[in-house]
Amino acid sequence: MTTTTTTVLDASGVTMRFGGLTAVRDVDLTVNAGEIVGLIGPNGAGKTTFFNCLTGLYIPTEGKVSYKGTVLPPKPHLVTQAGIARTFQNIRLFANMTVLENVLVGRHTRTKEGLWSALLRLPGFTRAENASRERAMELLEFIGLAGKADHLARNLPYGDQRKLEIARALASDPGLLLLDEPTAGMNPQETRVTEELIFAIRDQGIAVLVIEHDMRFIFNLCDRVACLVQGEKLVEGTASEVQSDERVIAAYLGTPFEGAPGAEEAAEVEAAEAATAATTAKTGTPGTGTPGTGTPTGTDTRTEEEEEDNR
Ligand SMILES: Nc1ncnc2c1ncn2[C@@H]1O[C@H](COP(=O)(O)OP(=O)(O)OP(=O)(O)O)[C@@H](O)[C@H]1O
Repeated sequence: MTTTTTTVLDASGVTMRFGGLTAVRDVDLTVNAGEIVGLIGPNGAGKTTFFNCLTGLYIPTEGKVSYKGTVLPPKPHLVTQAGIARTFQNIRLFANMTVLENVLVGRHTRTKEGLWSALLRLPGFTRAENASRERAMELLEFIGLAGKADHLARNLPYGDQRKLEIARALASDPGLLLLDEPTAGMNPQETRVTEELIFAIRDQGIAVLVIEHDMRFIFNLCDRVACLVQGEKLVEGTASEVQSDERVIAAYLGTPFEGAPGAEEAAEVEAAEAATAATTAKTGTPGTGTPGTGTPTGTDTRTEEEEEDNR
């Protein structure tokens, strides 16, 4: 049996420069039908800038972005109309509108009725409005917010606001959904719910490209993962290939270069850990660390910044 792969998104040679800063450099990325693809990388790696290039918010300095074989016009509303929807890193809901109204806003690219039709409430407009409401309620049902359709968005708990953003994005009937840090600020339970939701979205035939810092979430979820570092695609592969790639580990944890502040101490800690491991192997009891290093065995030597990156 032969299986054919349909490429939904094809970004090739995408470069984005801001003055002297190259935020994204010559990045190629494809997303195929039925796939969930992850985009990871340390803070400032260029992930959001790349998303902005895909969705017409930025016009890439170089490169080309195609959706289902057609080059996309660099205008956000035309990209949405073509079939790509997105959410943002920071929640962007209409706080004083209801949950249902927020989803209806996301629906507008799929309604053709014009201003006069709306003002005069012509039959075509009423029909379109009813169909939109029906679709919006279906989406709220799917996302688990139907019972809160008339709540104001600002009164929703944080996890529900994130879900609502996704429902609003889905309202444009996309073929590809781009999610920018969908679990940021979520507790583990909310993160699991989001994971299930993304699987369900994929099962509805929508391809997904997701940026996230939570590695467990990404590696559980994605068929393929690409890692950006300083604007360049460093590695791309399956979850297990990427998570064991030394370059990715180094990009996240950082490798001290010779002579760097703290490099000497790090080497001493490494030696102490190796000595402890050797003692444990011989005697079966852990060692007590190397005297004179001032670093007890097992002390976490990561800086706060590195810990933040890991999260
Ligand atoms: N509009 C802009 N003008 C100038 N520089 C920008 C602009 N947008 C982003 N940058 C710079 O481009 C680089 C990449 O930023 P970007 O936000 O894309 O990274 P990121 O990988 O999404 O980071 P994070 O994980 O922290 O969200 C950073 O150095 C950032 O300061």
